[in-house]
Amino acid sequence: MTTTKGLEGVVATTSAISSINQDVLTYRGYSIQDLANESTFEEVVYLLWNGELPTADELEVFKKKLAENANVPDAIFDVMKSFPGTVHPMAVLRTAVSALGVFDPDADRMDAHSNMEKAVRLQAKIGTIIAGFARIRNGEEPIPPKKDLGLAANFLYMLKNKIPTDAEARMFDTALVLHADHELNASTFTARVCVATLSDIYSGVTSAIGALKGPLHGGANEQVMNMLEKIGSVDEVDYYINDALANKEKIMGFGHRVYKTGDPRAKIIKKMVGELTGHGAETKYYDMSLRIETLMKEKKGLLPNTDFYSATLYHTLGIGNDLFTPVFAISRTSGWVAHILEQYSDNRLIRPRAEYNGPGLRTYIPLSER
Ligand SMILES: CC(=O)SCCNC(=O)CCNC(=O)[C@H](O)C(C)(C)COP(=O)(O)OP(=O)(O)OC[C@H]1O[C@@H](n2cnc3c(N)ncnc32)[C@H](O)[C@@H]1OP(=O)(O)O
Ligand SMILES: O=C([O-])CC(=O)C(=O)O
Repeated sequence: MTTTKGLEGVVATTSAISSINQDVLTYRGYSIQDLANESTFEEVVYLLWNGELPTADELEVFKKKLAENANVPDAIFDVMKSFPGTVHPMAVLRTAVSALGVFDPDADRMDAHSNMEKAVRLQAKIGTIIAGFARIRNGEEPIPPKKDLGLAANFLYMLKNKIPTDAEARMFDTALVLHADHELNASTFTARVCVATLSDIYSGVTSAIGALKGPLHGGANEQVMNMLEKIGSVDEVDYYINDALANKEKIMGFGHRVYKTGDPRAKIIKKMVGELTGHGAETKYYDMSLRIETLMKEKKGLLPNTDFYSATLYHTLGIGNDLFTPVFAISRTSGWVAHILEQYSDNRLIRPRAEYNGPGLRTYIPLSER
């Protein structure tokens, strides 16, 4: 048996959902750049789940369905109210999505129609859950979603109790488009492994949220902002980065298992943040990010991944640091679900082997003799 640490380079499945080829990312064959420029998150979700872009009528019906399903049962908010206010929102989201499964009488119905209905319910509710918890922990009541707002604008509205400007909503929507799917990343693989046992969608997404939470994956965006705040100013960047690298620390938001010439999403988000700061937004974190990028390239040959500039983008949109990874989950739920549905459509249990490197066969010693 041969093993590859971290399964690097191992091709574990076929998939028709997204592809990374020579550092170009596509969803169902459409380039991420075109989708970011032209489409909306709802269009992308439809595309990922159905394989084709929607017609105008199909999109209208889909958006209406999402809007009708965006309310979260009070029972879920009641559970959240019992949590310590200090708990991480990703832990809350993981628990809330699991609880949604508990309250869904169709949770274990496995036919394609029921699965698609559950997918819509989940995607519609996930932003409401996160925004709701952000208010609950401040002692406020969750704000119900508005039927006439899309998923991106609704999230910002429910979070801040203020309808976002068109520019804010569009920028956030683009961030959701960019994070929707990413081939066989760790959380998506987790979701596929889970449902390949023929477990349900809620279990698949709950496990995926657990995997996204870690700082080597989706959790990096929050750590990037924490780092920028800790560094404090452009003048302190060189000292901080040199010191961290000398101590063999990882700089969050850099490096990628697959991209070698740069993450195309990072380039798009960097441009968005640059434009924002050019329009009067605080420039400090963007300037610090530019300097960190230069240093990381010089010292380690490492380039920013999608989490690096997303941090400044979300900060500029007024989203709290510990909500960055949950925001990633709003978007990635669409990809997880697409992969779960694809897994069901041609399933086989995922069960690799481990090369054993523990002790050889040993004689059992009774407890009384140890
Ligand atoms: C949405 C996403 O999930 S994007 C990724 C988000 N995660 C991060 O930003 C966390 C920081 N980055 C990392 O930890 C890694 O680059 C990963 C996890 C993204 C990719 O990991 P791998 O492909 O397994 O690379 P690995 O961790 O083995 O690193 C290879 C080498 O580069 C170094 N390296 C990789 N990333 C970094 C980094 N961000 N800062 C400093 N050094 C790094 C490692 O220390 C290692 O060096 P060594 O060979 O001298 O020991
Ligand atoms: O693909 C990966 O390993 C991580 C990543 O960038 C993502 O999930 O968006």
